[in-house]
Amino acid sequence: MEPLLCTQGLFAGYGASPVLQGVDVTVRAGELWAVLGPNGTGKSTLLRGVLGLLPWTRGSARLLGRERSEWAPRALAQQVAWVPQTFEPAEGFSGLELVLMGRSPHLGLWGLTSERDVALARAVLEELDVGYLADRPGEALSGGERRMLLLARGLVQQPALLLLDEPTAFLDVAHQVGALARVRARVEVGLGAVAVLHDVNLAAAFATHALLLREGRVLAQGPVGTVLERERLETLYGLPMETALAPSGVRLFAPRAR
Ligand SMILES: Nc1ncnc2c1ncn2[C@@H]1O[C@H](COP(=O)(O)OP(=O)(O)OP(=O)(O)O)[C@@H](O)[C@H]1O
Repeated sequence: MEPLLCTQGLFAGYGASPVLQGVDVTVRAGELWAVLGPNGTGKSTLLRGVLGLLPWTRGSARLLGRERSEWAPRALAQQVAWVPQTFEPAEGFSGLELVLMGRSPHLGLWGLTSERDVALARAVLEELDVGYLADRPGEALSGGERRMLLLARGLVQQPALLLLDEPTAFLDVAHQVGALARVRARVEVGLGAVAVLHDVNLAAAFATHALLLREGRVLAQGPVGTVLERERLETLYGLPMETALAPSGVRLFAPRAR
């Protein structure tokens, strides 16, 4: 089967010099990739470059077998969902309406949502344990609540590939785990996903693969069990780390207190 995402020699940036400096990565159905790396290293730029949202990109970014530039926006949005860090203005919309925006690429000529769309949006909100946000005005949402609605919007889009930019930021630990568990459950049944994360332990627990980005270049990539390794993380973040094996078999990482 064609990969959902395949970049080759991807350079991307905003100004004179590129942020991404030749990234090669291939994401397939049934894989959840964690993108890890220091602040400003190009993690969000990678997602935005793949989607063609930057002033410039060079190299190849193929989505579901077709070069990004060959996709019409609506057709692409039926296959690929992007969960950014913030909503465009949420004000003036209810939580349910914000989530229903994810159905836009699938709606007919008049852009009207059906009962099925509404039922789907409510079901995703319930699944994420935030059903109570359906009637909440956009201007009355906390940072974490906005994040949960952004994720819900991405899930109701029912994409083949889900790109998540720091989906767990602002979430309490229960919602962090809940959000990634819901994404992983979909990955188990064929979704492909890429999630920018800052929490190595969440990556170890939920991702199938990891891409370590440092200064716009790939430091390492592959299955989490082999890529997430103490010395490599020390190089990635430039600080000493400790590691231990939890009784569950998951490897845990923590920065060493100096
Ligand atoms: N709109 C922009 N215009 C110019 N430079 C930008 C823009 N957005 C990001 N950058 C720069 O590009 C570099 C990479 O940014 P990016 O947001 O991809 O980093 P990141 O790895 O996602 O960081 P963080 O972990 O802090 O979110 C940074 O140096 C940043 O300052």
